[in-house]
Amino acid sequence: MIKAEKLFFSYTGSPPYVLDGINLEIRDGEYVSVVGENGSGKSTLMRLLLKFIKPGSGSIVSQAKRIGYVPQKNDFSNSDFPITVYEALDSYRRLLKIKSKATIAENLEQVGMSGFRDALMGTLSGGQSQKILIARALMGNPDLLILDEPSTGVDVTSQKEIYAFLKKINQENGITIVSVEHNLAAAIANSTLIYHLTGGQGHLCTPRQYADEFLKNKAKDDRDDKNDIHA
Ligand SMILES: Nc1ncnc2c1ncn2[C@@H]1O[C@H](COP(=O)(O)OP(=O)(O)OP(=O)(O)O)[C@@H](O)[C@H]1O
Repeated sequence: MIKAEKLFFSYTGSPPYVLDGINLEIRDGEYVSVVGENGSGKSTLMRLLLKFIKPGSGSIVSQAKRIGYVPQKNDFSNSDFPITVYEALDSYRRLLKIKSKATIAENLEQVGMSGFRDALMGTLSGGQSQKILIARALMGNPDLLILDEPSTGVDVTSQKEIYAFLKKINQENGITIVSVEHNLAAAIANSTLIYHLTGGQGHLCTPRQYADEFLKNKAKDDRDDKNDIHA
């Protein structure tokens, strides 16, 4: 379970706050997509959950024993940094002090990337490297998986595979997922809950409620646009 209470955060330490007193409760086994406009604080909230940064005030408590993280940017995909898929995963295995090298093969197989063991990370497509990052995040057998925009730079086929995989590990292995999403269709189709951040505030709703709210706002925007044209 993750519980954030009256969470304030600003990068300068003073107002305006990126997160302006948010409350959030996520039960174990949920798949929560965090949505909101650019700059609304989605990645900041992930950094707080990961304890990379500390809140200005308020509390954030997580009972997760092991957290896996799939970052937005992939340093390995830089072709000037010649590292194979195996080396990338093996360095992480050593970092986590996992003894069995078999873990690497198991995790590659899980994401359907066994055939890419010796490929250079820099030669992989966006979808392929995202799958490797997911395999890496799963190496420590996490009970909480945090992802930052898993479909950015990923082709449509790989997106479908990645979301199907995330849904599977959430439903079958009970891994709690918190994922920053720009892909609203994917958020609605795959998550159990959606956390919508706007203006420093957030609210949790079901995918159905979020879709209704989105369509209502869109209809209003369309009406406003029409009125502007006729004015
Ligand atoms: N390291 C930083 N130092 C100072 N300001 C930052 C830093 N990181 C983010 N910000 C600012 O904090 C605000 C929230 O940024 P954040 O990256 O959390 O938003 P986001 O919702 O994830 O955006 P996007 O959808 O564009 O990725 C933005 O105004 C951003 O400019």
